[in-house]
Amino acid sequence: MDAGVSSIEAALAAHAASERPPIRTRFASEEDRMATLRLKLAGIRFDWSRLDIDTQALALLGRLADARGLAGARERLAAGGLVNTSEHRAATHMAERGSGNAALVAEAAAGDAALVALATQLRGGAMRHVLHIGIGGSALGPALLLDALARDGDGPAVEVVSNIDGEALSRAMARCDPATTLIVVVSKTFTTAETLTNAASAVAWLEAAGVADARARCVAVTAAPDKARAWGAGHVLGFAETVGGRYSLWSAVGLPFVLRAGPDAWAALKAGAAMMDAHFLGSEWTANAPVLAAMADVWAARFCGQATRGVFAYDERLRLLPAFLQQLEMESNGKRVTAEGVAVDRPTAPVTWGGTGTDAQHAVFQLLHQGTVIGPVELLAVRTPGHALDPAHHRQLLANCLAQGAALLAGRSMEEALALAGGDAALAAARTFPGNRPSSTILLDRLDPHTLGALLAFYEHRTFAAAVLMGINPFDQWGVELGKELADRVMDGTLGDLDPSTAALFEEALSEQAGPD
Ligand SMILES: O=P(O)(O)OC[C@H]1O[C@](O)(CO)[C@@H](O)[C@@H]1O
Repeated sequence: MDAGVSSIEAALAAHAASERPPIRTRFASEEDRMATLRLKLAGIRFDWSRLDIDTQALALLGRLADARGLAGARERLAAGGLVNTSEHRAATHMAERGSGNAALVAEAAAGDAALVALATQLRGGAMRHVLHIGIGGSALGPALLLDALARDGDGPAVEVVSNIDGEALSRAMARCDPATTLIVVVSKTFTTAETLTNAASAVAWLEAAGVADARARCVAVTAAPDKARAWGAGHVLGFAETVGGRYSLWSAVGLPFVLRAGPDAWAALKAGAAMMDAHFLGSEWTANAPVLAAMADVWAARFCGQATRGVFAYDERLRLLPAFLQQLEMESNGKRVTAEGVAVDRPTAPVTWGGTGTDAQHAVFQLLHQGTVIGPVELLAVRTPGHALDPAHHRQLLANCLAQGAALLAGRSMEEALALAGGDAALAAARTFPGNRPSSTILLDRLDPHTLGALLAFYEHRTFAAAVLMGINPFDQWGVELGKELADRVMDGTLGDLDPSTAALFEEALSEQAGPD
């Protein structure tokens, strides 16, 4: 490792281990804290001031960004240079929304024109339902877009099916009429077992309902068009091999969203993302939202040893965001070797988890306030509601969002708890809150395609910047391979020297003799 990097990392580790004043007191002791740790852009307010980060850590992280070559990495990403070293390729999701390398942008725009033309034609046709079949990045992004922005769309209703469990497809098919259902098979590789199995069953369902040449009714979205054609898809929309699965919602993978919400919403989504791209590419570290967030993430996980990151959306429309972020962050940065293949000597990505507020307050927030696992909590809210019910709903929702961050920070002292507990020391101990627990807040002016596009691009760049700060490659995912290989072996019963537990479970669950006792 570069000597500069290791000495900066050592300084960060020493600072993290030092006695640091409580977060709350830093509002007074750090004159510029509010100005430094709050930003507003693209209709989004970011507030990192309640995080356990200070000016000294930020200065060191800025030096780390320089020593790790973040500026060059950022340029390489935008230019379509080599950023995915283990797979020897670029990562061109930014081109899909018109940012970066002009030749790549032109190529992506041609693909987008084909997508919009097909979507426009289909929106005017007879199909009333869409079965979107895909998994991982071929499902999570589109599902989030549809749920957040297009529940009342004027196009066909979309069911997103990902799980190999036939229960998922059966339930979705039960909500569709085969006579008016379009199947969209989304798979970058067009080899994913879950997707191909689900697609075959969906085709069989159309055939059973009397649809002649059912595959001709299917649209395939893929970076492997030859495979999709060989499968028999009636329409094939392609996208570049260099668009990673979890970064692919901007490509033709977004088709079902365009079908449901229309081309204008799609264009606005991309414009919002492009605005965030320009901000990421053009801003100094100290005013760069994705970079500041990445610095805070790396500080918490890598130097303060905080192994979790909670994300709570105080908006029902964003309920699928934590699942989307789990893939984006953990599949990208859950790595144990550097981009050069050397074992890392400090933690990489924390466990991303989360849910919706206020539900989560009544389920998991106990641990956040009084448990022994401490990690940053990100609270998201939208200033304007998406419903027309009594404004009291939204006021309570926002108040809860703000109050949780305040409670995590303030805590409740033993003295206060003793007074509340009438002097009962044991009860007072149970009612004491240590406080000083870190949280950040992201407040959207409104939830529309433009703002969500900017927010999702923010998360992508944040993940990328964190990877660069840690010296890892965020664009591969070799960790998913072994399980897939072994699943094939277990399917075939060729267990070989697998462990005795697997062998016993195979006999009980999958062998010919297996069945209810
Ligand atoms: O789009 P595909 O090729 O079917 O892959 C689906 C998902 O599977 C993964 O490769 C992991 O198994 C993800 O990275 C990807 O988003």
